[in-house]
Amino acid sequence: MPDNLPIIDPLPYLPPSSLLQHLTPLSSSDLISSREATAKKIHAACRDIGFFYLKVDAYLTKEEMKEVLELGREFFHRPRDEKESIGLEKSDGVRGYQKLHQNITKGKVDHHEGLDLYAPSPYTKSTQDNDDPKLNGIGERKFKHLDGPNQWPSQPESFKPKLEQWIEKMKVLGWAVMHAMADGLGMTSEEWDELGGMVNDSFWVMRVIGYPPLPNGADGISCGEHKDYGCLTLLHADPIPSSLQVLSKSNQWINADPIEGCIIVNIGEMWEIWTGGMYPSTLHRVIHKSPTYRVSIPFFYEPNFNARVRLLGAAGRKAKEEGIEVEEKVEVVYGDFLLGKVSGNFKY
Ligand SMILES: O=C(O)CCC(=O)C(=O)O
Ligand SMILES: [Fe+2]
Repeated sequence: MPDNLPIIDPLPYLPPSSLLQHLTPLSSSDLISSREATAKKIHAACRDIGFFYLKVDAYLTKEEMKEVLELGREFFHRPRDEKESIGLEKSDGVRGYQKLHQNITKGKVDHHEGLDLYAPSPYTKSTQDNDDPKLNGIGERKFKHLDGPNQWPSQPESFKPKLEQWIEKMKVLGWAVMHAMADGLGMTSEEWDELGGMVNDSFWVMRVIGYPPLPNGADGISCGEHKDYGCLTLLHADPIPSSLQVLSKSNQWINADPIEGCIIVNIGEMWEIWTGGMYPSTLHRVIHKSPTYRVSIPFFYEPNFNARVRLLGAAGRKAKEEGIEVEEKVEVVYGDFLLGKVSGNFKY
């Protein structure tokens, strides 16, 4: 694995109307060749590393990128009671605020606080944000996992509208990256329709995470090593070096430091199944030692809740073409897989 992660420009896959500046539309042959270049680069990055930078400066302004992180920081600096009034256990056990040390990775507590927001309930789509919770007798919790309302902070006031805008933008970006990946695998348009049909109602998750510096003497991990569960993670984080680290194929932890005008993308376990392991879901972790408070906002662009994920024909063909051995893994329904994961994540 190279020491630096590639930078990929998704521009030819983004809807022209979503771009900051009106660009002269490309002729269809230029569009095809620029898509080919992006798709080729994305295939190599997914195959070799599983992590890359996505250049987003034609799509997101510097101000909006800064603003969402600042809103996160303001929220984490609100009084503790206010934050705890929207604790996870007040909803479905997964949506809401989690205090320091409430998150667990592989059985170990993490050193961060966070706010988790999900796509609307997959069971009762009508669930409104900040509904009056109705009791249904699941212990302390009011809803079964994933069936509750999101709990948005009331302060800062612009938190909800700005982060909702962010979610919409990340969904467009997620779709564009999926399309480029489909082309990178050499999919026919029917195959892309099928793959697109598995993510077009993405059961997305957005986490706003706050990392206080690690205290002296802590065993040194802010977020333990893990693979992400789903499809694509679109990570936006404070520009603090040496915090996010990625495990290379040669077993070295390398820094994935933020680059201005870019977000960091990594692939989750569903892509490992779709490609029989040709696209690895890479282990990563956070060790945040610098004295500032670090904020990160991973947006998880996930498959639809009911998507049945199994080896894609195009991935099998591509692997054969490149002499890569793939292993057909057991089919999973994304929502079931996710439920299995979230149940062990928190300590109430
Ligand atoms: O905060 C970060 O940089 C990464 C967080 C992360 O890996 C995750 O939430 O899955
Ligand atoms: Fe992660």
